[in-house]
Parts: sequence; structure tokens; C-alpha cells
Amino acid sequence: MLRLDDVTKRFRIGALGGRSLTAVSDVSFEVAPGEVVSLIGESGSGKSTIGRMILGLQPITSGTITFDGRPVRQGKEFYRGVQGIFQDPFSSFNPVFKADRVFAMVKDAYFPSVPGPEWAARVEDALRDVRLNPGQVLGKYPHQLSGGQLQRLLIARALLLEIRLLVADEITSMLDASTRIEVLNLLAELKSRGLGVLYITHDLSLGTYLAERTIVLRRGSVVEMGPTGQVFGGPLHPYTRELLAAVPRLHQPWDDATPVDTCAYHLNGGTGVLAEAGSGHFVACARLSTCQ
Ligand SMILES: Nc1ncnc2c1ncn2[C@@H]1O[C@H](COP(=O)(O)OP(=O)(O)OP(=O)(O)O)[C@@H](O)[C@H]1O
Repeated sequence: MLRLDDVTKRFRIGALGGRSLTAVSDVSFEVAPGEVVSLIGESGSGKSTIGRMILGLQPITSGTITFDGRPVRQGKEFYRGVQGIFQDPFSSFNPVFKADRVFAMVKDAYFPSVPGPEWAARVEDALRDVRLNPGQVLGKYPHQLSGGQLQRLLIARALLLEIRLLVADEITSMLDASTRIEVLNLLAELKSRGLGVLYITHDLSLGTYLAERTIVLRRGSVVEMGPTGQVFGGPLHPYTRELLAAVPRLHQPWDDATPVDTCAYHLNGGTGVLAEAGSGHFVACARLSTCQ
């Protein structure tokens, strides 16, 4: 179980780091085993920063993130159970190593005592699980493989490690439509085996495809979260409503985007403390009762 409690991240910015930017503010949520939770929000809303903190790749300014009750951290033991896959699969591979090397490194690090032939069989099984033909991908350099094949290689690697939590950050945005669905189907399969997934995305339609719960992030704060059907079917926060109505704008940074709020209170940055509005459905809007 992944758990974030009041997590805040501030970056030092400016020429001498004299100013600070709050990228993530008091964020709390959980991801249970076998649950897919989607984290959505505009560009710059803090989604990837949250992903990187969960993976121990960026220090937390305040608050706590735990996995199975222990603080997240870097290191072999932690990454045995928790892995991240990112938007650009090419960046996850060393261009001078063939695909086989990725699996050899997993064996050396985590399964040194498994005999070679048994390991080769495990690798082949994992590749077939992600619908890759071992003969067509092993022995090839990353540039000889497609983005979809590389994403699937990363998922095969996760299968071999038997990870329990996957942070999937925009993993389908570089893929064509049919490969996208294949990768999502694979995630659905992994979920049914008990994998927890934090699915970070701009793409609301794909977010709904898998996720039981959806978290809406705005300028680093959670404005709404709950069962996906409730958040998408009956959004309560004005920002969520506008976000759902403005899907084509999601890739724009804040500064370029037309303001997305409908009421003056939210336009001026007003929000509220997250409060339960329905079963498991939370919304941060101090004016909810007056604007509905
Ligand atoms: N290392 C850093 N130093 C300073 N500011 C940063 C750093 N990393 C991220 N930020 C800022 O933190 C904010 C959140 O960035 P983040 O990458 O988490 O957003 P995002 O929602 O993942 O955006 P996108 O969807 O475009 O990837 C942005 O304003 C970004 O400029």
C-alpha cells in the first residue's frame, strides 16, 4: 500500500535559488494493491513531481510517503517492489546496450543464484506475457525497436521483478492508438495480479479506462478525488468541470491557458479544504454549497 500524507514539494528557483515555487502542496492519497488510481491535471500541475517523490528520485520538502508502512527511498530493495515507467521509453534504455542486457542486469542485481537456462525461460515467459516475440526483440538495440515495444520491454522487466507498485507517468502518450490500448490492457492484467498503479496522465479518456479512483490536481493541490465514475460523471469542483470540458487545452502550461474556472472565487485562487461530499468523493471547495 502506497500512502502519501500532507506531501509538499518546494523548489528553489531564480538565479541564486532565492525564490521558491510550491509544486506540490499538502497532497494526501493512497494506492492499494490491485488498484489503479489516475492522477490528472494540466501541464505543470505537479503530477510528475509527485511520481518522482514516490520513486525516491526527488526529496520531499514536508509530509511523508510510505510504501507498506516504510518511507520511500532509493536502493535495490525498494526498487524490487516499486518501479516507474515514463513517457519516453527511449530515455529508459542505454542506447549502446542490446535489450538482453536489460534483463541480464535484473538477474545480476536481484536473482544472481537463478541458473542461466531458468532465467532465460523466465525472460521468455515475461516477454510473451507482454506479447513480444523474444526472437524479435532480444539482440536488438533500443533504436531498432519501436516505442511500443520498448514500453512493453519495461513492463516485462517489471513482471520479472514482480513489483507491487508501478508509477506509470504518461506512458501511453508517445504510442499510437492501437499500441496504447495494448499497453493499457497489459496494465489491466497486471492489476488483476495485485499490482497497484499510479497512472499519471493528461488524457482523461484513457485515465478512466483503468482507474477505480481519480485524483484531480490543480497547481499542486488536490481539488477533487474519488471513484472515477463519480468524479467524471458528477464532478463537483468547478475546476474539474472545466477540465473535463477543456480536454484539448490540457497540454498548455498555466500561463498560456485561458482561465479554467467558472466563478470569481476560483478564478482568484480560492479553494477549500478537502471535504467528503459523498461516499469516498472528496472536493476542495469552500463555496460548494453556494454555487451549486
Ligand atoms: N527541478 C525543478 N526545479 C524547479 N521547478 C521545477 C522542477 N521540476 C518541476 N518544477 C516545476 O514544478 C511544477 C510542477 O512540475 P511537474 O513536472 O510536476 O508538472 P506536471 O503536472 O507533471 O507537468 P507535465 O504534465 O507538463 O509533465 C512546474 O511549475 C515545474 O516548472
